[in-house]
Amino acid sequence: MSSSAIAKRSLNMHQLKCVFDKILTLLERISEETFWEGLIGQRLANLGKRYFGNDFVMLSIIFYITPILRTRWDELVERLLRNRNDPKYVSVEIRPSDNIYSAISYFINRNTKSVPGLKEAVAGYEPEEVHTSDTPVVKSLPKVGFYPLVNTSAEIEYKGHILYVARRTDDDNNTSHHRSRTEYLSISMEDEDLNLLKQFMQEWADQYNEQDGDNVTIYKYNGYSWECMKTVEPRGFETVNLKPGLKEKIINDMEIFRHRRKWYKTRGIPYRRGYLLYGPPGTGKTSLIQALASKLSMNVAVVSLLEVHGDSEFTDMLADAPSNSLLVIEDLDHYISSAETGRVTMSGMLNALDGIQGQEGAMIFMTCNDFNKIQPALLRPGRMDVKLKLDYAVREQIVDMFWRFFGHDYDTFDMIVGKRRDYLAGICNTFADCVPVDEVTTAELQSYFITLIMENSSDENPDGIFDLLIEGVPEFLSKIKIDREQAAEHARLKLNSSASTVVEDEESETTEAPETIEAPETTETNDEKAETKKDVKETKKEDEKVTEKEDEMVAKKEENIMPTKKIESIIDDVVKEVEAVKIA
Ligand SMILES: Nc1ncnc2c1ncn2[C@@H]1O[C@H](COP(=O)(O)OP(=O)(O)OP(=O)(O)O)[C@@H](O)[C@H]1O
Repeated sequence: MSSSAIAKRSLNMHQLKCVFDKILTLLERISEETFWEGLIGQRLANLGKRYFGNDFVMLSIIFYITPILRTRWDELVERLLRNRNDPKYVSVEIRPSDNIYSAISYFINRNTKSVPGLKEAVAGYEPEEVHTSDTPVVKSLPKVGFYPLVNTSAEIEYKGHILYVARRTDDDNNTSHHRSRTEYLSISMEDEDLNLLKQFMQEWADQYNEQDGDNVTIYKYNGYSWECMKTVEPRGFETVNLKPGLKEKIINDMEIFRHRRKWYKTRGIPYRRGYLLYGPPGTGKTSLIQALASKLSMNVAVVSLLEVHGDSEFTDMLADAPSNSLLVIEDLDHYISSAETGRVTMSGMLNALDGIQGQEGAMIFMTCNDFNKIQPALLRPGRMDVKLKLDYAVREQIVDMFWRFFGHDYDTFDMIVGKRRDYLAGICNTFADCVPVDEVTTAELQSYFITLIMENSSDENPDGIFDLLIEGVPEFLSKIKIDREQAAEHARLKLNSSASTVVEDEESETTEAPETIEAPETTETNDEKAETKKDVKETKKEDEKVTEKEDEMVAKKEENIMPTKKIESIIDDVVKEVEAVKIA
């Protein structure tokens, strides 16, 4: 029996005792003559005593109390009868952080047909992919689904049973139609045994999983609660092109961590691991997280710190995070740290991360563009155990990206082999020679390839695209320069407009970005030692790097965001190189 049921039962016993006590006191009171003297007056009481002697009290009770008791008795009998005929209901609550929430909410959305007294509806827009038989094109169709209103039960018929579903909130006064952070789903069914409802819910979950397969669910924190944004097909690990070795290191780290529950427990270390992914936009941070979630059969729960209103909400948000999900905290370098602004403070965030409840085995990813803006306290091992820089593309990434886009047959998607592959390898080399290393992002390369493929696929001259690929590099680089200038201008304007609300935290210091991932040792004792060593080293480093580096940092930051000056000279070099290739 649950603790709430035990508490309820002992409450009832207590109430019963109180009632019994009151009845005894009442009987004692009405057996006294003074009581009747007070009630009917001295003269009537005297008359009664004269005529009936000692029976006076008894007769008074009979005449006075009987009509009252009769009405009460009828009421009691009616109540008991009603109770006997009343149907029994079983009901369950499902919170957004429950694993099954998406499946149940999907079922409800699909099956809610009518809502009693409906005046306004909450409709969800759900894009649905449809593969038609005669064409491989995937259409995206809007699908409207109705959710029950807050605190209004909607009826759903399932296998001959009527189920009552409702969105409820812990806050009774909340009648808003919008999602609230205390919201949950409630399902009730007429039955005395929970098993049938349990079986139904299992069926809905199975249907959902069957249709969803290995898909990854993306949850997003919307400023009130976690909501399921979409489900996406698993992202293959091979579709993320990083510096050689990085992917393997991070996945090894995560797999080791997943098997170390006992190791952490026996050493009294909180069982969680923090990963920081940083680097310029479009270098694959989000893509890597999705690929990791796919590989580990997990989901992704994303929160932007700009969506969280204060420290306590941050703590609740962490505790409510959907299970079996990689938790991703975005915009780490954009967050506002003053308590007055209603945002998460640095100390609040550290407290929440240190004391993270209900998230055993949590793997928390934090992403940012500018490493230098992250407070050192956050970077300490235990909070951020692995720091991984995703940077501008090195030659291997340029080559990998080329093969990802041109290494397969367009129609069959089979890998190109044989002489054709040798030919493509030549093109790939030339292309990689033309693109400057450490200057373009993988997203920029991707966009260049896609535009070329879209605009220049021709059956008559299929290889013409490769000439354009090489010749187009200088223009590609100029375009990048313009795009980055625009992005920097946009960021500058945005920063200016929010500057008045941004207050720097006292803990803000400068830190030097580590170059490589710190992978865990494979043996347990080494792991422990390495953790302590790293901790001491990191803290020392942080203490040493003080403000004298500020100017250097600003320069570095600008260079990170917009290496346009460098690009100009590079374009010249590239033009020369392309010319040389042409001549050759
Ligand atoms: N390393 C990479 N490998 C494969 N694809 C990449 C890579 N980097 C970027 N892309 C592609 O570029 C697009 C943007 O990438 P993504 O969102 O992962 O970048 P990001 O680093 O998370 O950017 P931001 O910092 O702006 O969030 C995606 O379509 C992704 O497929």
